[in-house]
Amino acid sequence: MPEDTRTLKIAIPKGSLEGPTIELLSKAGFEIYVSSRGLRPASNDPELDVYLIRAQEVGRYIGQGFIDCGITGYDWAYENGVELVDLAELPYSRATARPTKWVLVVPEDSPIEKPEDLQGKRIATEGVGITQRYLDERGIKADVEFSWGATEVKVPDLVDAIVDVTETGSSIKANRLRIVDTLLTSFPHFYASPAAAKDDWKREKMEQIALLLKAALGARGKVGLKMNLPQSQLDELLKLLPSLRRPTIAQLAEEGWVAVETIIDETVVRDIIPALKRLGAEGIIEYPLNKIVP
Ligand SMILES: Nc1ncnc2c1ncn2[C@@H]1O[C@H](COP(=O)(O)OP(=O)(O)OP(=O)(O)O)[C@@H](O)[C@H]1O
Ligand SMILES: O=P(O)(O)OC[C@H]1O[C@H](OP(=O)(O)OP(=O)(O)O)[C@H](O)[C@@H]1O
Ligand SMILES: [Mg+2]
Repeated sequence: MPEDTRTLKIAIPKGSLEGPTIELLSKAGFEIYVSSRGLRPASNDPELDVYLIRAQEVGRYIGQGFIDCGITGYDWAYENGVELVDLAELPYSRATARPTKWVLVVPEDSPIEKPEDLQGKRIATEGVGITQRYLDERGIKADVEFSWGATEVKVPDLVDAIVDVTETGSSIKANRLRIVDTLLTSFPHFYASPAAAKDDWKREKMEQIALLLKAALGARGKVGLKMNLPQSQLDELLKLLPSLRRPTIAQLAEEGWVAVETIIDETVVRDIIPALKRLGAEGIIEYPLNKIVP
């Protein structure tokens, strides 16, 4: 009889990070199939038991050991204040590769210029813990109230300032707001519960996932480039190719020609391909990459 398959309970953040997280897992080799209302998605890995949980709550359930591991923002892990094992920082966001920032924000024409001006004022935020700790560290006494979202609309009529998340900055601009200070920057992390990290099978499985997630992020924005080139032009080519990654050079069966293969940033391809043509390169192939394992 086959042995029972062991499973790892893994949480994926429902909300802002859901789409980019599922895309990243797919690049890492784990397909997650989310149905319209289902919160227990299937996957192509029978060893995974997947839960869709709000980003704010992922840390709590991992910390309590009900879930073995999961992805959520550093911000919410910090807000929850629970003990988690940090397996990897994953530098992606909702719309960009920039970190999310928690910022203290006021209307453009507000008299509040520095954090100390908040003394005795009212602040609304989804991150009450993040805000309270920030004020405590500076000895500022202000009234911090929990906001369920759409926080930008509350200044200046309902509160004096807000602490909110910003990524691209477009919400701040659209609402004519001004940043006074940054409290925290945050990327998603892959976290484990201390109990799961002590289980050999789970630990190994989670480390495998962490490696593949990092490899998928490492390949982001990079492509492979391959071509044939007259050997006499090799020195010129090496000057042209970004020096970060050394190209592989192989002798072709045809005398006087070499094959060159390298990995470069996708953004430089459009400048480099015409230059390669001018050097006499032939059979130039550009191909996408799923993973780069350092
Ligand atoms: N532009 C963004 N807006 C909000 N959160 C973002 C953004 N980019 C990344 N995040 C990250 O997504 C995670 C979840 O964000 P948040 O707590 O705002 O919940 P949400 O999924 O956006 O749901 P809601 O619609 O209720 O706000 C956080 O860790 C946050 O840092
Ligand atoms: O800097 P930006 O790229 O504009 O992103 C910031 C916006 O995204 C978040 O809102 P969300 O969509 O999560 O809705 P919410 O306000 O209800 O939390 C956040 O609260 C800001 O409103
Ligand atoms: Mg949000």
